[in-house]
Amino acid sequence: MPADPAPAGGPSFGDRLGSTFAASGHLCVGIDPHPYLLHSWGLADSAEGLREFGLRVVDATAGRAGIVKPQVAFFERHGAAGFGALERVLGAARAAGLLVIADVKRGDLGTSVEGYAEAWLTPGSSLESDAMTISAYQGVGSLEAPVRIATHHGKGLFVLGATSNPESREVQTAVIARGPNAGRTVAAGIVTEVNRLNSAPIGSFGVVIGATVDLAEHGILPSDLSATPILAPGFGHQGARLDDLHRLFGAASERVIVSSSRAILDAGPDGIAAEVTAQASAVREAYAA
Ligand SMILES: O=c1ccn([C@@H]2O[C@H](COP(=O)(O)O)[C@@H](O)[C@H]2O)c(=O)[nH]1
Repeated sequence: MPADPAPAGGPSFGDRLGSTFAASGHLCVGIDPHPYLLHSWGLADSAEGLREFGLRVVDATAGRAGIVKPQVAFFERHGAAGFGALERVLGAARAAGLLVIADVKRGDLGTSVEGYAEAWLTPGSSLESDAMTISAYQGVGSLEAPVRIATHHGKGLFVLGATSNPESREVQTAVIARGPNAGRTVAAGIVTEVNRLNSAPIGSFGVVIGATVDLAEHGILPSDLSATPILAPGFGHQGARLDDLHRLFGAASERVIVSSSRAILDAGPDGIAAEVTAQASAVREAYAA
């Protein structure tokens, strides 16, 4: 599955991500409007509440960090009205110059997953984002259309590799029986195939590897991640610590997106801007160490 590294008339997602790292650091603020957070922020659990919550997180992030990751599930709870709220949040985030990763975790066979990629990655779509999370459970080859669409539009994908939730281990450390990655774990097989799509220093096709994950336990080698951006949720609420960044990811730390949601959002509407500033600076210190 070759990936054309040169999108029509603009920088690739990998280039834009590299520029964001340089200008604004590696922190990604999750936009996860859990019902308990809407309540504690004094907002209704409604489409209006979601919109207000998302717009406030965008305001608090702009100028303090460079990346946001809306969790689509919480918007989807409210059906079409929730998607309307999400559209407003996505538009505001992109207008504010933030890189937007839609955490939507889609996946299907080729022709169907193509529709998902068109929805989230086509310029002018109401759901347009800079990148989306996607699942390769139907094979990395099933992602050919999303790879083509992302490349064409200068967008990115983050393929689930080794996720942060402990119950994923059984499936993701299972050993592949056949094909070029026979004998490797499912996670390592996915990660190595995604890495093949990328070229140094940083490609447009990322993987999701939780910051709670032991790469060795998953059989993932440093060479499997030589040019791949890594979306790493699990910092903060799920227990991963910034102090462990380099131990966890080694040389690949340079391409890690440090993602945190509840640990920032718990600061509430009056405290979130200060919390984003504090977290962004803690992430910068971790990189300087
Ligand atoms: O492996 C994964 C993949 C995605 N997530 C998502 O990231 C955030 C984490 O939220 P926290 O509040 O910082 O724990 C959430 O949207 C998850 O669905 C993940 O945690 N792990």
